[in-house]
Amino acid sequence: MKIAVIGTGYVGLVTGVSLAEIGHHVRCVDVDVRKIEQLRTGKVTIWEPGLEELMVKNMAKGRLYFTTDYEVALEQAQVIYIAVGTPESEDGSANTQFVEQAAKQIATMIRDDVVVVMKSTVPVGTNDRIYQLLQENLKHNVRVDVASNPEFLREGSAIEDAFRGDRIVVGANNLKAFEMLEEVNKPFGIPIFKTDIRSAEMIKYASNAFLATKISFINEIANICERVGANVDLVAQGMGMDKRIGHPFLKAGIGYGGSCFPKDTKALIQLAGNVAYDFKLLEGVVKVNQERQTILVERLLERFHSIEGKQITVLGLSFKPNTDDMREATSIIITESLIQLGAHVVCYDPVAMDNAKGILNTEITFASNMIEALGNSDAALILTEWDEFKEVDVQVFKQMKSPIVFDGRNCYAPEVMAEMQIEYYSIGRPNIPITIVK
Ligand SMILES: NC(=O)c1ccc[n+]([C@@H]2O[C@H](COP(=O)([O-])OP(=O)(O)OC[C@H]3O[C@@H](n4cnc5c(N)ncnc54)[C@H](O)[C@@H]3O)[C@@H](O)[C@H]2O)c1
Ligand SMILES: O=c1ccn([C@@H]2O[C@H](COP(=O)(O)OP(=O)(O)O[C@H]3O[C@H](CO)[C@@H](O)[C@H](O)[C@H]3O)[C@@H](O)[C@H]2O)c(=O)[nH]1
Repeated sequence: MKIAVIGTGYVGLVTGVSLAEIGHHVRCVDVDVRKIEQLRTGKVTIWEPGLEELMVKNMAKGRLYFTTDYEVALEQAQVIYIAVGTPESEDGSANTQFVEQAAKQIATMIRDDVVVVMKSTVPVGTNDRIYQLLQENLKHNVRVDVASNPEFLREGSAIEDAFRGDRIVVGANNLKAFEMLEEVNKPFGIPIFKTDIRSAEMIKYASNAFLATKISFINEIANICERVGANVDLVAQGMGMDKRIGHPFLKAGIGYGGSCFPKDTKALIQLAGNVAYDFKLLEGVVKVNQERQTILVERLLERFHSIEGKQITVLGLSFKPNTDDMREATSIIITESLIQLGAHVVCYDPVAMDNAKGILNTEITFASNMIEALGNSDAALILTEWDEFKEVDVQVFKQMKSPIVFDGRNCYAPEVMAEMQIEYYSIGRPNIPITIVK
């Protein structure tokens, strides 16, 4: 089938590549000229395991093409995916202006019947509005259907998720749209859940809000564990064995970040508010997460009283491992507080440093590896659970000026750290009762 994808960010690029991989002819369009130029050279613009290989393979087979020209992208397309950003507005609601711009472009250019598929995360009711917008701006006498097809990929495992996702949600209001999307998605072999458009839009927000709720819940449990002497990792393990609860998303830490949970939880609260509903539970989830982001700095201050003039190492900058995405990464808030408190901050991340350099405070020093980052530091903070950190011989911390580690992601066993004489503070687990520096 001939498919156009509008937007080549995380979702658009992965969508385009995976649709080409299952045999479709895909043309991707973006307004960002530099991005398209880079993609055309066979280099991906995001760090995502397995993506570049598949992209290059499908470009070589002539099934995947990148352009900044809408006319070229939409020519003869039978299905058009919209995968542009829907960033947070000042009031917390989702900003749908890019989606609307894309819809107007489509309406003025298409010359054949087409199904427009919304991949972007949009508030309930947006697809109905987009349908109206398309009808109002059509220049030719063609039939346009609209379908909601929210995306559930996780950064860092996007390719795996595209080919082995749990479900594909399709919201539509006519048979043609359902049939077209069944045909497009059939080769994935993933169950398709068919529903109405508004329910499909809501499934996306409700799913993200529920996962965020699990995280804030376990983070609250972690706080109590610390006070009663329990171990949150063991608690989560025991809870997760109950299939009704499940293991995923019960990892306590320094809160959720990224381009989705923070913005989508707030957008759902706003959406509820628009229909005079106060979503108290989700407001609590967001509040818990905000408080979470500063706990390592608070613990650092409890331990040192003042960190002025101290050298603090920050390990991990991206909002989660296996991505270079810095959007809403907790590292932004933490490094800024450390600088404000007068510390000298040395950072290291296996892949996100290039992105981080444009975002974090310019007073920060970037080290080229973990050893360099730790040398001469008074304390280390672990913000992202990269394998490189989890698998390291913890002896590496002994070369610090004082081996004191504040682990926001529970990367190490407290017993091992105790054995190595490393002062160790983690999340929701007993602290190691040794004090290296008085
Ligand atoms: N990032 C994720 O993991 C993820 C997962 C599921 C859903 N989503 C949702 O998918 C949507 C896209 O997210 P993303 O992370 O891929 O965003 P992104 O910011 O990485 O990419 C958006 C792209 O759209 C392009 N663009 C903007 N306006 C355009 C226009 N009028 N025409 C053509 N291109 C245009 C931008 O230049 C950019 O390259 C959002 O609604 C997001 O909430 C994201
Ligand atoms: O048990 C957990 C799981 C995650 N996190 C944090 O939560 C954030 C988000 O992680 P994750 O959900 O793995 O990554 P995303 O790429 O943001 O993916 C989420 O957001 C996407 C955009 O909407 C959805 O498509 C995905 O289904 C949804 O998982 C990160 O900061 C993680 O560190 C935790 O603290 N504890």
